[in-house]
Amino acid sequence: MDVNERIKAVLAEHPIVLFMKGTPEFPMCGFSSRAAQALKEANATFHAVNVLADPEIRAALPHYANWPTFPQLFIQGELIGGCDIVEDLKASGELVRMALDVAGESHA
Ligand SMILES: N[C@@H](CCC(=O)N[C@@H](CS)C(=O)NCC(=O)O)C(=O)O
Repeated sequence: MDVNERIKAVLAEHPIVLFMKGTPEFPMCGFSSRAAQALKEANATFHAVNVLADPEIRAALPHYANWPTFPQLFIQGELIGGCDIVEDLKASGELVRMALDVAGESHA
């Protein structure tokens, strides 16, 4: 499986994916740490990919997503953005709504 197929497979398998440096438990970059924290605070169930442990994905994802930096958040296979956008979505309440949508829960 080539690297783009591996990226697609991860996105197909997990509705919310954070490509980050390090892990949510041991983030290796402040931006990645902040994005993971915002997702946790939004009660989002997410899959994290440590790009430092996968140099192939680290090199390919910026081209795949047309987004130059990490972290990168994808929901339902679509790029949402990096740390700044994730924090903005958290602050507005939108991230909670998106996580509930993915979980199929009502939030009327
Ligand atoms: N403003 C960006 C900050 C992210 C950023 O600048 N990340 C850097 C440092 S971790 C990066 O990914 N550089 C390219 C690389 O290391 O491959 C965001 O909102 O995510």
